[in-house]
Order: sequence, then C-alpha cells, then structure tokens
Amino acid sequence: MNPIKIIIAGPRGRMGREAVKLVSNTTHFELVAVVDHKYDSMMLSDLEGFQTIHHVPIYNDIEKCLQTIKADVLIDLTTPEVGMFHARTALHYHVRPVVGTTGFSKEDLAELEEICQKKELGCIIAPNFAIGAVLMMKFSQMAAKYFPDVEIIEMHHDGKLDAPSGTAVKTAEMISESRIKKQQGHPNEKETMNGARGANFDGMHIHSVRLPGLVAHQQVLFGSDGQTLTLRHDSYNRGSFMSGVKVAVETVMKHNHFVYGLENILE
Ligand SMILES: NC(=O)C1=CN([C@@H]2O[C@H](COP(=O)(O)OP(=O)(O)OC[C@H]3O[C@@H](n4cnc5c(N)ncnc54)[C@H](O)[C@@H]3O)[C@@H](O)[C@H]2O)C=CC1
Ligand SMILES: O=C(O)C1=N[C@H](C(=O)O)C[C@H](O)C1
Repeated sequence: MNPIKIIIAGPRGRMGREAVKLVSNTTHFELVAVVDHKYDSMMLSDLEGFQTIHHVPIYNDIEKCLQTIKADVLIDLTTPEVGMFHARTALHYHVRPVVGTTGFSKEDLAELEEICQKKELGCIIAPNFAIGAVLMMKFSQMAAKYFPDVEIIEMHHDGKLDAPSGTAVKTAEMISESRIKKQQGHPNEKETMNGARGANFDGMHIHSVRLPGLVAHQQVLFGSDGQTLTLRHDSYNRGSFMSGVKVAVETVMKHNHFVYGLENILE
C-alpha cells in the first residue's frame, strides 16, 4: 500500500512539531512538504530541531506547494485566518484537509462543507484531537439532558490566540443539542464589571482562563438542586492530541464529505 502523502502547515508551532514527529514516525505516512511563512525554498532539515527529517521542502505559498508537490492530505495547525485559506486552497487542489486550527466561524465551516459537497472530497475539522476531550464533550452532552444548568471553564496556556477555545465552543454546541433551552443565572443579573459572566452561548456561559504553565484543560460544571457534577479533561502535553491526528488522517482518505468534530469519526 502506498503511504499517505502529507503536507503540514505550521511545522514550527507547538502542535506542528508534534505532527512532524507523528508523520515521520508512522510507516504508512509520508511527509512530502511543509508550509511555513518563513524559510521559503529551504529544506526542513536545515532548521533547528528537524535535522533528521530529510527531503522535505519548505514553501511559503500554499498554492505553489500544491501545484508542485503531489499530496493526499494537508494537516493545518496554524491560525484561524491562515487555516481557513489553507483548507479552502487544499480542497481546490483536490487535497483533503485535516484541520486542528481553531477559531473558525460558522460561516467558515459552512463554506468548507459546501466545497466538500461540490468536490466530493473529505475534510475533517477537529477542535480537539484528544480522545479524552472528545469523551468529555460526549459525556457533557449526555449530562445536559438531566442537568440543563451548566457553565464551561476552559483553561489554556497564555500563547493561545482564540477565546473561547474551539473545544469550549464545540462542547457548548453539543450540549445545546440535548439540553432544554434555558437562559441561566438570575433573570435580572447585572455585570458590574464587563465580562464577569463570561461569553454567552445559547444561554450558557463560557469562561476562558489563560496562564503560563497550563496546556489545555476544561471543566464542564453542571448544577441542580443540592448537587453538582463536574466533568474535567486535562491535556498535559501536545502528544495527547496525536492519536487523534493519526485517526483523522487515516479516516479522511476514506471519506468524501465534510466532518466537524472527531466524535463523528471515532468508532
Ligand atoms: N485540534 C486540536 O486538538 C488542537 C488545536 N490547536 C490549535 O492549533 C493551532 C496551532 O496551535 P499551536 O501549535 O499551539 O500554535 P503555535 O503558535 O505554536 O503555532 C502556529 C504556527 O503557525 C505558523 N504560521 C503562522 N502563519 C502561517 C502561514 N501563513 N503559513 C504557515 N504557517 C504559519 C506559525 O509560524 C507557528 O509556527 C491553534 O489554532 C490552536 O488552537 C492546538 C492544540 C490542539
Ligand atoms: O490552543 C491550544 O492549545 C488548544 N486549542 C484547541 C482549542 O481551542 O480547543 C484544542 C486544545 O484545547 C488545545
């Protein structure tokens, strides 16, 4: 069987570095190029930390990369604006995107879904690749049927650009599907300081914490008469996301449609 040919966008990032390791160490994957906004025309092995990764050219321009290099899958781990441009461009060149980048809008997701339908191509957008985080989201969705009062607290490292996190948004979306519609807290509550109650998604509140020392953590707190239920997931390193990246790459090759959320492909 031919290996799956993969381009990684954002290889020097916290996630990108782990993804380079994963792809290089997986026998049925082949890293054929990387997309970075620096070091055009150099080889990945020229960069510090990548000396053992041979024959992988660096491109600044994704179009040029996709025109030159034959690839099956693009793994994007960059920033929301760049990630959306990359995913759209990859589909245009018949390359299947696996996107971990968060911060996409509803409109972005709808646009990608439409392109996938037209092109009959697979694309996976996964706000969180960690299996434990996906389970936390699913358990939250189950619990919300019985506990409609819920608040989400997501906690991340202070290098994170988007808030709330993609995971928190996805959790709230999944909860919304199972809980009765509800505006939480006192109907007359007032913030005496802006933002005190966090973001409001469909009546439930999301609080974003950013601190050095953290990686990626989330608590989903449910409250009811005389009891609370807390579901919590912690990622202590970026290795925690890699088994999900691997499954997503393998699965996207078998799909001809758009998928938003790893829970939709886990067996
Ligand atoms: N789905 C998941 O499980 C996870 C998703 N993430 C998301 O992945 C994204 C990346 O996260 P980190 O690696 O922590 O961020 P990071 O800031 O460490 O890495 C982002 C990388 O993108 C690169 N970049 C920026 N513009 C670019 C361009 N035009 N072309 C190519 N590369 C470009 C930067 O040079 C940087 O190396 C974020 O959106 C984050 O929320 C992070 C962890 C897990
Ligand atoms: O930026 C991060 O680090 C993470 N981003 C994703 C998100 O926004 O949910 C996934 C994970 O939480 C780590």
